[in-house]
Amino acid sequence: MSEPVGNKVAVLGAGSWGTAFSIVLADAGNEVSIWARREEVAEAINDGHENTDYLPGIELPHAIRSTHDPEEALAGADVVVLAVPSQSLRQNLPTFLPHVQPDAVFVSLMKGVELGTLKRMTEVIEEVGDIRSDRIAVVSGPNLAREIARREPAASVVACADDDVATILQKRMHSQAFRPYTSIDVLGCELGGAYKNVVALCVGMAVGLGFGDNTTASLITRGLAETARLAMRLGANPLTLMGLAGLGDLVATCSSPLSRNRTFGEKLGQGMTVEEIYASTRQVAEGAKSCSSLRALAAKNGVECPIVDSVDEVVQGRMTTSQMMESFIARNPKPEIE
Ligand SMILES: NC(=O)c1ccc[n+]([C@@H]2O[C@H](COP(=O)([O-])OP(=O)(O)OC[C@H]3O[C@@H](n4cnc5c(N)ncnc54)[C@H](O)[C@@H]3O)[C@@H](O)[C@H]2O)c1
Ligand SMILES: O=P(O)(O)OC[C@H](O)CO
Repeated sequence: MSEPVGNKVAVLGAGSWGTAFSIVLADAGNEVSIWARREEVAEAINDGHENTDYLPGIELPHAIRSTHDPEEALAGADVVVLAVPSQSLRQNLPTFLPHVQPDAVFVSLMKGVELGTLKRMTEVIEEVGDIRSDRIAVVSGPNLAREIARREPAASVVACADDDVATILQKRMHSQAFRPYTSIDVLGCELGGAYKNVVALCVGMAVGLGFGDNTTASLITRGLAETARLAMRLGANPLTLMGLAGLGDLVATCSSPLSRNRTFGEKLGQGMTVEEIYASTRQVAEGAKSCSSLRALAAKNGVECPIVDSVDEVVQGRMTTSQMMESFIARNPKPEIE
């Protein structure tokens, strides 16, 4: 990526994070065009400067415009930010790709692993778009959308195989409240982001069952060990997992009532079924799908992942949340560090 000639960013997906991240981009001096799947969301953003469905009560900067037309959103944009649910990325890309500028750089905000293919989101973009990996970045960190939209200070990681591209993107998204660090460990950042959602589901289940801080801290810590085990087997830098896209995001998501994944788990712990929870919200809890893909990825690579295995069993309705907690304690004793 050469130094940008324009300053337009297209954000594809007008959910909570696509909209909150648009505020960061606008504050950092970019002109932002958000593609919204539903026309009424685009109209609310243009007419009232508010995403009434996903970020009610937050006034959006006037540098943010929205459209239902992908061609209009992408026209003139040298940075293309993808913020749709992970499992819908593959089906959405063919609608977007014909309108992307030839030299544009892609940024994935998504935190999931595709069911079936077991691919990370940057891998799906690379494959479907036939795009070189050094033009695809990921942004991941402890970034709960509503807090970012309120401009509460937070840090994150922008990772790309090409360090120069990561540095250019870092400048494009560094605002008064948002501090991005660069990295070349795309794999570590993406796995950290996808895995913490499953751990947050598990922590939520424990909270829903009425357990306290010893339980949640134990799950967070063993969840991090599990994440690092799989990520390192696949080639990630272990220090990435100790950083913002690993531990940082894990702590934020597992601790916050704003987290959709933790809330989903909490409802399971309180006795709701998966179907009842899906019917009660429009927002995505990525971990409820990625528990299956991460489980398969771990099995394929011979990595032991009891938390992901058990969360998947609960989500599939083959184990209760109480049985899951009992099974963790009953596992064969072993050293903490192997
Ligand atoms: N919300 C956060 O705090 C946050 C922070 C960091 C990363 N993320 C990640 O960002 C991604 C997007 O999450 P979000 O929080 O914006 O989700 P969301 O549930 O708030 O919004 C999802 C958006 O995608 C649209 N959508 C739903 N199904 C679709 C489909 N089949 N095709 C196209 N669009 C569809 C919805 O209309 C909505 O605009 C997820 O991978 C999530 O893990 C979210
Ligand atoms: O609301 P969640 O659980 O999707 O988590 C949001 C972000 O990923 C936190 O960094």
